Amino acid sequence: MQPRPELPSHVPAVVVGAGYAGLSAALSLQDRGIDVLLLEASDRVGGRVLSEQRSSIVVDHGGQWVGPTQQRLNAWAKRFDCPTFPTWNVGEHVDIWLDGSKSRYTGIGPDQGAGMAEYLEAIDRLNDLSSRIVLDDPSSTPELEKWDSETVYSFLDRTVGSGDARRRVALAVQGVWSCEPRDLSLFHLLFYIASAGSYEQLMETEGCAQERRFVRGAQDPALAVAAALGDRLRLGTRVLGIEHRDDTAIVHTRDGSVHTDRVVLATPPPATAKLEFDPPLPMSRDRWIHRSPMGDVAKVHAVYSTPFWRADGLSGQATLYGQHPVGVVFDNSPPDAEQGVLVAFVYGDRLRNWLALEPEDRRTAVVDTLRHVFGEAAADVVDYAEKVWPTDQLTGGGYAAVPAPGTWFEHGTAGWRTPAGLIHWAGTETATEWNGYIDGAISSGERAAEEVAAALLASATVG
Ligand SMILES: Cc1cc2nc3c(=O)[nH]c(=O)nc-3n(C[C@H](O)[C@H](O)[C@H](O)COP(=O)(O)OP(=O)(O)OC[C@H]3O[C@@H](n4cnc5c(N)ncnc54)[C@H](O)[C@@H]3O)c2cc1C
Repeated sequence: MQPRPELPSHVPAVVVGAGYAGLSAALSLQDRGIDVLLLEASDRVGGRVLSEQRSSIVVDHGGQWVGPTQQRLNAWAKRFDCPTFPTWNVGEHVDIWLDGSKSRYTGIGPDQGAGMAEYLEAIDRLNDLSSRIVLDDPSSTPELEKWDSETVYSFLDRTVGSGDARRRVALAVQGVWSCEPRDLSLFHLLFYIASAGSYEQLMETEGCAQERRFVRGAQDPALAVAAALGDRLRLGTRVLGIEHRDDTAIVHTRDGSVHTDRVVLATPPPATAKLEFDPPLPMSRDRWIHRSPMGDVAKVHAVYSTPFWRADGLSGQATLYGQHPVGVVFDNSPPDAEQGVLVAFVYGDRLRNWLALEPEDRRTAVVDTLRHVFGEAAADVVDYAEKVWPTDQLTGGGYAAVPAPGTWFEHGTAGWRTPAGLIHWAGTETATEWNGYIDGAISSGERAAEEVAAALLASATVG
């Protein structure tokens, strides 16, 4: 094994965490001519985005889609020449209802589906309320206390008469936030909708968040940025803690320490909570971090020799109500459709139940569900892969952190992303636009880099 090069004794800026946020912060600083060191605990970049080459196909175990309004990720795709292709969205989707009945539909949901009319009314209401969120400064939203004191569960119970319509919103909550409506503050849901532009932007494919995928996997732009950073990126370098004084910070790692003028922490809240800070973080930031658990999601890929469902006029997309382990399925086949790939999402309560099974039974449960939706051909799986994000030690889950009810109201003003002395905050959880998404991670890194550049300039001017 090659000995790892020693850490420099001093760099003007240190960024911690080489997910899309940390990569973005480091790249922005480098683009501004600021010497930066990016420290990443694992042996790869990308964090919650992980693309794996399996025989002839690439499997995206984490973040994968890019939508047309996600300007930063699209800009990276262009800058680093990372081709994308449209998500397969042709044919009819399948809706499996509570009683096991199956309907095929196009558009947002089955026209005659149970509770559809009230579901659409509820969505209008949520879109309407979300327009009142003050995006740049969410804590100044006039209804903050009221909305952050209520869970999405109690809001739906109070405002949506039809149980079937409530079930449809609940499935959307599980699909987009990877948690249950009882875990989610109404305020955070509305903030997230506002941050994406609309409920439809979060939910839909064409023109929306699920529109396109990366030909070489969604880690492609991250790998390109890593190459651009060269030796300014250190993999396998886990940060343990940060000493931060008035004019200098010391970042302690397993391989030694580095002095710096500014730190950008681009780690997810549960990973940040594991670091030791001396002095401790301000109370609001500390509480925000500790009250922001990650969502619970697993992504399961079933690979077939062909996308057989297309011959039956099906898109490969399905939504499942009731006791199935899987909530949503998409066609994740490669652009040339040389093989067929279905990706199944397991989240919230479903994930907890499914994880209690032995690995072989977990696979059987998913494949049986796919057979129920797409027919017997779904049993002929040629490859199978699952990634359970809550057991990932360095990210702690996904898609993103979900601040508990009351957290925005009690700690949002100072705790969301206000720098703590020399420490600046990045990570998708600190983004104004596309919070929770890759695009939000990139913009958060750009904002943190801007803060650092301004601070370094100010201290140089004073000095
Ligand atoms: C299953 C799943 C599906 C998703 N689907 C989509 C999608 O289709 N489209 C989309 O836009 N988004 C999607 N997301 C969300 C998206 O992946 C995330 O929002 C984004 O990748 C977060 O980036 P980040 O840089 O903020 O954090 P992360 O990617 O979590 O990066 C944090 C980094 O910090 C490192 N780290 C942690 N602790 C330390 C330490 N002590 N020292 C050094 N390094 C440390 C970690 O190893 C990691 O590399 C999905 C996420 C998941 C999990």
